[in-house]
Amino acid sequence: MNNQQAQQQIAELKELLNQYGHEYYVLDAPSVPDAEYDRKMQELLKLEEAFPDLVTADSPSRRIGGEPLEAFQKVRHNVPMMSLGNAFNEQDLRDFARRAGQGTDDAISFVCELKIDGLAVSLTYEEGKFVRGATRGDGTTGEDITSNLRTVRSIPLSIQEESTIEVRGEAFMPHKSFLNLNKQRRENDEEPFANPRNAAAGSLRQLDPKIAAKRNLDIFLYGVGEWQAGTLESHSERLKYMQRIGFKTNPEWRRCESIDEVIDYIKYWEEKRPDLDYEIDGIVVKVDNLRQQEELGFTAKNPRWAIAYKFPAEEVLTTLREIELS
Ligand SMILES: NC(=O)c1c(N)nc(OC2CCCC2)nc1O[C@@H]1CCC[C@@H]1O
Repeated sequence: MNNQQAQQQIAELKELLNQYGHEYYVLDAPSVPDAEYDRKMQELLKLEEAFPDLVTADSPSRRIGGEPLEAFQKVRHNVPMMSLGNAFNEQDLRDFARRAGQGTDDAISFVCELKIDGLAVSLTYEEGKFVRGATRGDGTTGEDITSNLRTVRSIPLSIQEESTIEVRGEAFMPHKSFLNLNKQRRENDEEPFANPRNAAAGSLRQLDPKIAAKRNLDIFLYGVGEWQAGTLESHSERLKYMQRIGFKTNPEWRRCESIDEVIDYIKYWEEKRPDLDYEIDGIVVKVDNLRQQEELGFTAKNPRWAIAYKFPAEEVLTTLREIELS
């Protein structure tokens, strides 16, 4: 086979394997058995070995992780990654909604999202390719962990959006992966991780991406940073757009027309939280309309248009602990 034919074959295999990966890791709806995926991956690995100059950064074969880094580079967030103010009870939520409605006669709608308890990260795409991933850090300066984030199977290495965009989300470790990892660490006399959040943060701050690649990390995207794509009216539209171009968004987000609906949503998930196979520590409530968000702006460190309702202490963790020790 000559270079030209190899290039054609590699391009077809990349396309196919990225599609299979999207179905399995993002949509949770594989269209082929794992054996078919593995067979195609072996074909790609063999071709890339025979034609190394045809390997590209967005090849699905790169998911196993590249060479270890000496250190993490610093990354400056041109759009700061804010933190959230907290609400602990119904009155706090009603106060938040009242403040949000103060400056306008328009009705305020909200979007509620599960507050994923992981590591906040930013992903930048240029001309449809994943080019940089960073931790939140102090909100202005984070660490470049691109090589580790490339190994997170639910992070697309390429998307159907040509303009430069930056999306933000929470990388996390599902409960199953957390329990298995701690079982392995105990068997190897290593210190187990205290909780899935520490396990996710610890995995993504490894200098060797091959370690991160084995940690079965996942991600839900929930916001944007730099955004040169078309303007959208609302946060809910933006979540739908992000999903359409290939990002994994949490399926449980809901648009709520009133704070009463928000409170119902929170009560529902306070109850249903143990059924989730990942850790959440609350519910994030956001004003849906982007113009209203703009008008509300920020305090020194938090947006006035969003708040985190925190669940009471971690009874779920004790359950995890019980499972571990059982
Ligand atoms: N952890 C989450 O699931 C989550 C979310 N679903 N939505 C937001 O929106 C915020 C981000 C800045 C302004 C609104 N933040 C989240 O987590 C934040 C990131 C940094 C501190 C909190 O963990």
